[in-house]
Amino acid sequence: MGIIEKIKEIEAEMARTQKNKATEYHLGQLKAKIAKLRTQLLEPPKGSSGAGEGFEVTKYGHGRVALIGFPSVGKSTLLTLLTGTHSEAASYEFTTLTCIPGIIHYNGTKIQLLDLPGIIEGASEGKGRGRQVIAVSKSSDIVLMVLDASKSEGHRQILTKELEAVGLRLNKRPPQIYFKRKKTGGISFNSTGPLTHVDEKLCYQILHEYKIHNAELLFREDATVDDLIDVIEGNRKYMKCIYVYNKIDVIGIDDVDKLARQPNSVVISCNLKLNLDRLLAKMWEAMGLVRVYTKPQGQQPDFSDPVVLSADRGGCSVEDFCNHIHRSLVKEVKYVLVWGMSARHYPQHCGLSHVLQDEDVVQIVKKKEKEGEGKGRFKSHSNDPARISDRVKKAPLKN
Ligand SMILES: Nc1nc2c(ncn2[C@@H]2O[C@H](COP(=O)(O)OP(=O)(O)OP(=O)(O)O)[C@@H](O)[C@H]2O)c(=O)[nH]1
Ligand SMILES: [K+]
Ligand SMILES: [Mg+2]
Repeated sequence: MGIIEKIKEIEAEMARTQKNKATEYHLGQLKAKIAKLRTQLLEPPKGSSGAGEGFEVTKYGHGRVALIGFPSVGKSTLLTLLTGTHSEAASYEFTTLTCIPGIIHYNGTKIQLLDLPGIIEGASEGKGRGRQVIAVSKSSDIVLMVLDASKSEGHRQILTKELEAVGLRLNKRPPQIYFKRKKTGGISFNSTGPLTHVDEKLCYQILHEYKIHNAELLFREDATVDDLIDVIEGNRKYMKCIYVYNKIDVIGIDDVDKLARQPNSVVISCNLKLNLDRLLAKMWEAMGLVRVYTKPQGQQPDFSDPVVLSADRGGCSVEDFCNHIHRSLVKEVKYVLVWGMSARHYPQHCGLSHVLQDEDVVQIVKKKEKEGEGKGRFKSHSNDPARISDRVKKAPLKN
């Protein structure tokens, strides 16, 4: 029996099983069995890259956004509108057969937008080009789930299920469960508060299913079995997703209003070029990019060419900023001067651990430059980087 058949069989068994206290342990075990099979399903066949032919697109720019959706919802029309790169659009399904990249220029940054073939129910099990499409979406920073506003709301649930089946978690944060495998000592089970979804026995059974007999497990929130399985599997990808309802030109204003009020949603019309600005603004916000302008000593900052950082990819500290410019720069830095949202006063002296915010201006003061630059400008105690970072840590945060 193939993996997919095995999954189907267990799903059928779960559907047959009544949900109650007595079956809780058994259902938990079945969930873990499915999770293990799905992970097997994700392992690329030996000798392949996993992404699939025609889908390998080189990463470009400061971030990557994937367009995911059913066929003919308007993904290609949207790519063409936002990037100027032409992607064939037509009224028949599966017009797009490969991955087509375009670039959005926004707020001085470049964001790679990927048009993809439509996916359908069963995509996670390989229907259509589902596996390749999902592999590409996993490689992106956020997902735009494009939906046809005139079609069933069920499409959003179906797609979410397909993406969840391959380990993507949309608009969720990782469960607050500490889990560490050990060599010996059995299983230590703890929680910081009451647990209403799982108990010790259930967790033991799940761990047993994974043949884990020595581990430390600490629940820091009232998590579920699914959360525990996610933590044990350890291969989940937590991503922001914006639900983009296209074709609002063909539905009534009341329905538009309802869709627009849902969380993480934007309503647009490609045909009428309606609300595309709002979509871009939402996308920008979800990406959480941090632009940092470098200011050479005695000169104006270079506003045309920011260093672009991201908390999700690499971090936003002064150290990350330095590493972006040059790998060996960190060793030469004495401290930096910061202007902008992250600074309490202008300029603020900051150490490597200081976290920068969007549109901050940074001037690097190198160790060997200290004589010329610092002379007479700062009181002697302010010049000591250890003391500076100490004061930053202790200081109360101001708006
Ligand atoms: N009414 C209306 N039609 C639209 C809108 N945007 C796109 N369409 C039409 O929807 C059809 C499908 O558009 P595509 O861009 O090819 O859709 P797709 O999602 O890329 O489709 P596949 O590549 O086949 O998955 C085309 O006939 C478009 O003209 C819109 O805002 N309103
Ligand atoms: K189409
Ligand atoms: Mg298309």
